[in-house]
Amino acid sequence: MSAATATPDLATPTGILSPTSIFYFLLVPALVLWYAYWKISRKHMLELAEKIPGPPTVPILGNALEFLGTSPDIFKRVYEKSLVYGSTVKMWVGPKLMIFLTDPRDVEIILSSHVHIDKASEYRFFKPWLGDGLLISTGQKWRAHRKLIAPTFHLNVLKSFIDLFNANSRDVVNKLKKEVGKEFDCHDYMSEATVEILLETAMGVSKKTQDQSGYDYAMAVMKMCDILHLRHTKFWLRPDLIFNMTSYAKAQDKLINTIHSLTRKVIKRKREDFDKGIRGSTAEVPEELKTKNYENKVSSKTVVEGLSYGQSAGLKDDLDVDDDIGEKKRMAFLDLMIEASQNGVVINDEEIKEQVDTIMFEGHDTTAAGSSFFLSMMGIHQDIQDKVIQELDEIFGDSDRPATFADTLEMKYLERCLMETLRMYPPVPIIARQLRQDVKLVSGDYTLPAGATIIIGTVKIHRLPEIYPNPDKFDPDNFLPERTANRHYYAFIPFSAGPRSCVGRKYAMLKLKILLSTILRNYRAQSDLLEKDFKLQADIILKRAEGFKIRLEPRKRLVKA
Ligand code: HEM
Repeated sequence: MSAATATPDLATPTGILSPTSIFYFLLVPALVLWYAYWKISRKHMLELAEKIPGPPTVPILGNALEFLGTSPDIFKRVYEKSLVYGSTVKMWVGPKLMIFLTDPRDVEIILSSHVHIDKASEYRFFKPWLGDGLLISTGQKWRAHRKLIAPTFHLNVLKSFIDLFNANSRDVVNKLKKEVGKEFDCHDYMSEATVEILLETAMGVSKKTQDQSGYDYAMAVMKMCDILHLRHTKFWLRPDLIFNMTSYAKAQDKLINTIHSLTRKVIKRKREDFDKGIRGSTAEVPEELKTKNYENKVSSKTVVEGLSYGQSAGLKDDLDVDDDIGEKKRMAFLDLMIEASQNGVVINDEEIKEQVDTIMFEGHDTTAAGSSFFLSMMGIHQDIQDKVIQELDEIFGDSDRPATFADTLEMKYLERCLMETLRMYPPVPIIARQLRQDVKLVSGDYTLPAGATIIIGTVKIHRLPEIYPNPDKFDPDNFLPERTANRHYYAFIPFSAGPRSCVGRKYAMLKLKILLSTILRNYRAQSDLLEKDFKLQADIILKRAEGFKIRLEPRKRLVKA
């Protein structure tokens, strides 16, 4: 019996099925089969998920309603929920299984692995902006590019940036003069400064040759993060089909245009320099800020101890190799990218742009947040700021000389304050991975199923009372050597850890030490708001929703403009 006789209504007058009829005729069984396959393929995941604790769900939506409201509300609600259910918590957003991990032993299993390196599907929202750059890519492409890029943030390269870190920090001090005595948002200044520092160091182009200000770029990035955050939390904005019909999509296109126009110009400028045989940064440093005039020799064999540039044994990564090979010539990031692209085999032009976009974003917004939280902490904890200032006075007296690398090694208390800031307010509050294989946890009798999205809650791990007694108190002594010695390595992971750790970790620490010490050599920070007034907002990067309001008072004579 033919299909046409069985269902005469589907047949044309000639008795032959029309293409539309065949489509609908096949669609229903295809959907039924797909649904059956989907159910069976998820059976294993559902069984394993069933055993993991989590808040009650509603049909179809799961826990999606928890993600309604403003960003600070969502942050507070999800954070509080996570306190109720222990160190392994599951949540369903529709059919999507998310598992939050906060036991450092479990976190180690995921982050130290060379297998679980795939980023969660949410990172795809970054694609129109960052393409397949280091933050998002995976597999062979990520491995090859990581191998290429990691050495460009080697300590020997970073030491060559010190004069530029100093010159740019001096510029910030001068710009801040107009804010003295007033309450203002220091994040604006930190964003602009961190963009300009990146341009002049890793990218090697003078900020003066850019017709677009670092501030415009930073503001575009901030608004872009707002849109990405909306897509993460508002589940109806996730499908491209729906998102593209909203006004957010148009706003996103405009912002990406602003962002990409800066990165395109930077690459063009660098290529022109490269063709002229110019290597290294073209940014200029005033003679009085050149550290060669002051450097109290730190030999290339000096053991770089402390938390800034080294890592505790259990966290060693590809950034920790060969730090003692002072003679080996290494190139800065964009110089190396351009050179490596000459034959187009290792990296092509489009890939360079993706990596430049990635480094520009990861390298500025994180440190802008970190430095703004640090200044807020100094403003609130005057007694702690006194100790930082005392240390700086012991190192520099009342000289205006630039900070040398050796000086940064002496800034031990400032370093502890910085670490404590990154503990309480980690700029990257969560890390998300997509599991391809089941993973057995050590903290309890749970197995994470393949296909689940794993969320590592740095912001919560850093406040576990069993690891940090009195976790909500800003206490730089948490980073005294005797306290860190017995702590699980994965209990402090502001820069993530393992093979996908932050490639700019040492860059960030060196830059922050020079930037923040220069500011505190000139100003004292004050804050009328206390930590209990902070409205934390985790839109990709952790921020204060109300802005980073502080006041500055001159400490001593200001440096000459
Ligand atoms: C305080 C400052 C910083 C913090 C707290 C921070 C934190 C992090 C974290 C947590 C990750 C892992 C993200 C994830 O897996 O989703 C990461 C990755 C990354 N960071 Fe940073 N970062 C900082 C500064 C920088 C700087 C200055 C640069 C570059 C100049 C940079 C470049 C990168 C890159 C390229 C990745 C991706 C690495 C990979 O997947 O192989 N970061 N960062």
